[in-house]
Amino acid sequence: MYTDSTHDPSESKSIHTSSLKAKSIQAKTRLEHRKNASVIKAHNLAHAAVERDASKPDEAPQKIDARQDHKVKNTNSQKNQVDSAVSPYFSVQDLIVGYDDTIVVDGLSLTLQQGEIGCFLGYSGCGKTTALRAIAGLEQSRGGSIYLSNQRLTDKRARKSFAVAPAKRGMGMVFQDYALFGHLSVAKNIAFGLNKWSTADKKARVAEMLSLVDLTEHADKRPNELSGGQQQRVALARALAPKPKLLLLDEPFSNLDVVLRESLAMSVRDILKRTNTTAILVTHDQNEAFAIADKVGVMHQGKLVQWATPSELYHEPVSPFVAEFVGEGAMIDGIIKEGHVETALGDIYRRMEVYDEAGYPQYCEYDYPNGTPIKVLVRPDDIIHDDDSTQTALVVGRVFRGANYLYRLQLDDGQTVLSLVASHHNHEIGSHIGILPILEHVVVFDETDVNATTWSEYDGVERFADIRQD
Ligand SMILES: Nc1ncnc2c1ncn2[C@@H]1O[C@H](COP(=O)(O)OP(=O)(O)OP(=O)(O)O)[C@@H](O)[C@H]1O
Repeated sequence: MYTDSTHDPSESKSIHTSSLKAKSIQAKTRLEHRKNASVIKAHNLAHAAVERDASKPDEAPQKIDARQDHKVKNTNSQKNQVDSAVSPYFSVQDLIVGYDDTIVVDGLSLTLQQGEIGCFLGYSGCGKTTALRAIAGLEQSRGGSIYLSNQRLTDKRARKSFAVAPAKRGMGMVFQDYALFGHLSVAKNIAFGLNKWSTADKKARVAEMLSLVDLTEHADKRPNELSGGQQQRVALARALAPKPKLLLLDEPFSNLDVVLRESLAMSVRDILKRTNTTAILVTHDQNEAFAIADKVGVMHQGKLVQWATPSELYHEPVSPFVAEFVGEGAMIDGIIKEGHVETALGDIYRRMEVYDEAGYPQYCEYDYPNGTPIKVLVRPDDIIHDDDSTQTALVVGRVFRGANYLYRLQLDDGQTVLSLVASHHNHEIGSHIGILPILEHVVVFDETDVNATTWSEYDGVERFADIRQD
């Protein structure tokens, strides 16, 4: 697979530009393209254990097992000192977690800087919650290491395996079912993890948290007197009150209706950013993931397939699976002809992140032999509606999305693509519209890597029916 941004700039010296078939090309138009009780009790116990530790943020970090030999200790000590300047705030390396004979999380690695929000996104059963619970220490890992704020939390690679207890990890958790104490007021729920704080400090912190989540006037109410969104904000305030080093959120919005989910997602991001909280969210909803997270990890069958910003996931998916899972689009056929890809939308040249003196991008050949079948990922924002274009497509479906229509367009050879068009451009099904494909940043895949069944489903009946709802 090729994508421009994955190109190492250092490669530029080795690019023999004079031999390139594709030349420096100025784009026709430089359009901006990137454009309940026992259940609750169980939850609460885990929650309380995790939170209590966080209420002692100044406690000395858990020491590495003293029985480990001196040499290893010294090495690690020196390493931590050296690494503290450059190592990420939170890192997971090669994490393996399983139940009985089954590996559920397989070699998960990721990093987060302080204040960054990460997210595990994936289909049900792919291992998201298990990964989160292993990070919290609620599931034992079988391999790998976890570091948080220069403290080693678990390391199964060490001579003697090592794991910090959940209550000592300095983490807070927010659950899908809120897990609030029904017999306690909102204020007392928030104060729950602050039992080591002085009365005055606790009072001030609870007031601060109530204000942060905009629930000051509900301080004396019981949870069952609040809406679902308000209860989740109490849960968030309770988790944040002890100043956790890392906040873990497991499907926190899934009990809420769609409208509330979106607004709460935005407000949660705002709260986490204002408090510079490092967090990891688990969700199967990509809109939620994109609304909240700085880094999103797409998980598939226990593996983290790609860990990247939302934009990178959308525009530079590393595999057809990610391309399909994240965002809408279509895969169209192409064929390699002398270094470029010929498609029904036009020829695609492999663009490098290298520019000539005049600032024009440089292009080179794709590494496939002539005649290689290729699949090209075309996103709705790659097809611009342009009344002046000589290239046209047949409108075969559309769906109104307020500001935009999502049009389904059939090309001359029968293949279909999607296009996002401002909704004042109201074109009937059956009409032809001018299109301007912007193919500068498209991602191409070797056809053999693309699961045709998956893509035909993705671009097929279900979505087509959606689009036909006018
Ligand atoms: N306690 C357990 N014992 C045995 N197997 C488990 C246990 N918990 C989860 N699993 C299995 O591990 C796999 C991953 O589960 P996990 O809950 O991590 O997935 P998930 O991606 O969070 O799914 P969902 O989105 O549905 O919550 C699933 O096949 C699940 O059946």
